[in-house]
Amino acid sequence: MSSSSASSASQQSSLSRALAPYGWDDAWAAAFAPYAEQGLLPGRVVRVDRGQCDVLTADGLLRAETAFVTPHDPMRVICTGDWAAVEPGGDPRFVRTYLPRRTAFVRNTSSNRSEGQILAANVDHAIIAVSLAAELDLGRIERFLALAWESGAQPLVVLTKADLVPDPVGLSYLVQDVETTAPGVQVLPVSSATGDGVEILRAVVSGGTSVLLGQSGAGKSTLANALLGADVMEVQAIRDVDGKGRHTTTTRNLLALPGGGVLIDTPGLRGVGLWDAETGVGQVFAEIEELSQRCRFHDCAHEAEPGCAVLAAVEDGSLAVRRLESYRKLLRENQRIVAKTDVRLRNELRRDWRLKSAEGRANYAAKRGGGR
Ligand SMILES: Nc1nc2c(ncn2[C@@H]2O[C@H](COP(=O)(O)OP(=O)(O)OP(=O)(O)O)[C@@H](O)[C@H]2O)c(=O)[nH]1
Ligand SMILES: [Zn+2]
Repeated sequence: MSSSSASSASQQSSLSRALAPYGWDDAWAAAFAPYAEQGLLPGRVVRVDRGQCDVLTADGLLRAETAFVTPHDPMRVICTGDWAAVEPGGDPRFVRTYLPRRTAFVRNTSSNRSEGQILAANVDHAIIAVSLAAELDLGRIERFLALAWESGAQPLVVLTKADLVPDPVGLSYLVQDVETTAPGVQVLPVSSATGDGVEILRAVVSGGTSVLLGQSGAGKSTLANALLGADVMEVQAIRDVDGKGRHTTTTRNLLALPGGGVLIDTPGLRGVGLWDAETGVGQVFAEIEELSQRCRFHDCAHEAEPGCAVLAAVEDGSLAVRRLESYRKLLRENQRIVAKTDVRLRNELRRDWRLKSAEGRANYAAKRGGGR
């Protein structure tokens, strides 16, 4: 009895040693206990393809079928970063289930959250890479922040290519601008070229799982390689496992960092820059955006403003009301997502709402012929 509990204790500790670099901790172990009793192996999902996934277990990398963990609800489909319970053997072997997620990155493919697409699970830090090579787009940073906060991860803004802003005063202003846009978020200038700031970032990400978000060209790959201490990203992608030139690439979307911590980099997250709802809305409703250039007020909401070119177009029949309504709906939806998380914008909206209701009261009073 004592020998079996001793052996299970030593099993536990060797399991922890093997999986700790991938984020395994006491809480995961506790959550996994009932599955361990069933003889299932814990492992972290490093990649998911159609019908199968690669799971990193104490026994190494295993390939397993995902039929049991791909329900109709796309939000509940197993994804990179999940802690899976894998069958110890079998051909094929199956993932039986995965542990409840602490956080989840989701792409909102529509207003309906259940239609979202799950991109990564159990992420602690969302690193938003913003290049200093171009002018700061605070609106874009806000949208990435919204996405990050919504996931449950702690966002962190990394201003990349800091070497391109050699003037320290200028740099501190840029940092301040972003800090004002991102309350509660650390803003860190970093240069992968000179290594400035990389150590600070390494320390931040050493305690948990991180993802890199940001526009194409923001410097994510370069930063990932700086953190990994090698061109692992490239190396991973081109490695030919069986040496037979069959291009059996084994890209892991989840990697342990040498300084501690885990980095998740999936193609889906890469493309999350497309989650640029406002720009997207603008593109989809290009004709309305064009009309709005001719509104009397540059911040015209096309609700009841005098000199509104959009309402005029509806009036003369050249713009369908339906089109305007759906444009409004999408803009509101986008605002709601951002406002949920962005204190500054939330306050602005609130102020706006107060003004509107004050206006409404004034109009009402005027109609009734009242003086106030
Ligand atoms: N000056 C300077 N250039 C950098 C730095 N980091 C990255 N770059 C350059 O910026 C360009 C884009 O870098 P990537 O790392 O490929 O950007 P990415 O965000 O991974 O881009 P995608 O893969 O398209 O998402 C490359 O030409 C890099 O050499 C930096 O610290 N300083
Ligand atoms: Zn207007």
